[in-house]
Amino acid sequence: MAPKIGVLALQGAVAEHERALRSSGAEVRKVRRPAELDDLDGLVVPGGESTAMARLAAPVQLMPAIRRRLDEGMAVFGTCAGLILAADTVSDAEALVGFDRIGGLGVVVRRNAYGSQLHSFEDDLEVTGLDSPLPAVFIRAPVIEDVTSPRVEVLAEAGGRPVAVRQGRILAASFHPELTPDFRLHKLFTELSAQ
Ligand SMILES: NC(=O)CC[C@H](N)C(=O)O
Repeated sequence: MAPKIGVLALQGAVAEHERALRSSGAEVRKVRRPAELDDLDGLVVPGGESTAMARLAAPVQLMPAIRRRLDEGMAVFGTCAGLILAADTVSDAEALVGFDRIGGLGVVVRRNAYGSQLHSFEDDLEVTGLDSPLPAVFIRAPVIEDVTSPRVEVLAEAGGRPVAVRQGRILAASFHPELTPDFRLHKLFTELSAQ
């Protein structure tokens, strides 16, 4: 049976993820409230603006609900802003203070840390588990400054920094895998969700 995968649809790149997941064989739905998480095998937390998503999620307590479902075995794929929401620690968290995030991924991230000249850039990444380089688009991407859990596996690096990681049922990338026509990371996540 096709795994059921949600896309957090508060803000950000939602339709592109839906398309990538559908073409990977998943049954896909948008998620805006906790009850919509109930029977999901996986959830994509898209790129966009982490502060806006955390604020929009607060009135219905969606972030703690996602964390509960993660603890129950739902897989989570955080991309860019979604990585910021999944990280255990955000080193420049001022704009997020007072707002729940998901957490659970043992990394330290810094928002917008690739610097103004490198606001947005593209790279071809060697990714563990993929047999040829993956094109990756970085847009005001967070930097993974540190890995704090031995359970975190670094799947890809750019410029000597991790840019794709996995810890158990959490997959995360600092780039936007939905913006290139190569959907192999979505396929990997669809397979992880089905396990
Ligand atoms: N493309 C993105 O998701 C950018 C992330 C954004 N800079 C943030 O802090 O949330």
